[in-house]
Amino acid sequence: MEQLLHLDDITKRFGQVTVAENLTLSVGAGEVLGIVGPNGAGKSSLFAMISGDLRPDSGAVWLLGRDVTGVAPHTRTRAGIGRTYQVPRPFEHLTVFENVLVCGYQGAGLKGRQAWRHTMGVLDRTGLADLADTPAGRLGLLQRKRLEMARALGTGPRLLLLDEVAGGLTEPEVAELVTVVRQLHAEGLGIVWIEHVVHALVKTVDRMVCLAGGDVVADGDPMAVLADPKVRELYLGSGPEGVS
Ligand SMILES: Nc1ncnc2c1ncn2[C@@H]1O[C@H](COP(=O)(O)OP(=O)(O)OP(=O)(O)O)[C@@H](O)[C@H]1O
Repeated sequence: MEQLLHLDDITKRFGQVTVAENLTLSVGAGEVLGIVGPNGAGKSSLFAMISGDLRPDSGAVWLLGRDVTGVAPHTRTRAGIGRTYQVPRPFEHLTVFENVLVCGYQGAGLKGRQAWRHTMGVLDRTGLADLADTPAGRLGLLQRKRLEMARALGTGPRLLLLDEVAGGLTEPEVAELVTVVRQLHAEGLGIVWIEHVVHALVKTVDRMVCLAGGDVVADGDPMAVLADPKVRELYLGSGPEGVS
């Protein structure tokens, strides 16, 4: 399998807090990796180091065989990394269509008719086509989460980073989201998905990693990771979300 992302011996500290310590992790092209870990384990910080919002103290970030450790976030976006944030912050006064179009222009480098077509395609894939003309500020939570994904997809990524996109949604909404992510997987996109809603991950990912104390505690088949005694210990014996 072609390697999409490789984190090589990453260390990052905020004073006394260690968010990554000699952490090494790879994601193959077309692979869907789920990341779990207790609050404060460093999951979002890891995304920030992949997307370029945060620079590791040491170690390297490789994307498609290129060392992007010192590369600015917008350049990484152009190189193929698209990410969502836990709290969606769309352009509230722009429509759903315009929000994604901006990403097509700025992230994917598209222009004119091509950008327009690309945007319509992304809205179709994320179930937002009917809301294309709605101002983002009028969307409910599920739609905002979908728009967050659509904006990341708008940049034309090879690797999509999803940060807790299922948080705060109802069960039927989570199921709809899982369908969207599975479809993206079927299209061959590489995905890393941080999620506390573990049953959504289990239905979707090929592989799961549990992070704690800045390092990988378990890595492999999702059910095997959830059953791992080290992982269960982190969740006071019950496993994440009480999965047994
Ligand atoms: N810019 C920063 N400056 C100082 N400390 C930070 C900074 N960013 C994160 N931290 C600290 O690093 C630790 C890891 O935070 P991070 O958000 O990466 O964890 P997480 O695993 O994503 O948590 P959660 O599951 O709650 O979202 C936390 O203790 C947090 O307070």
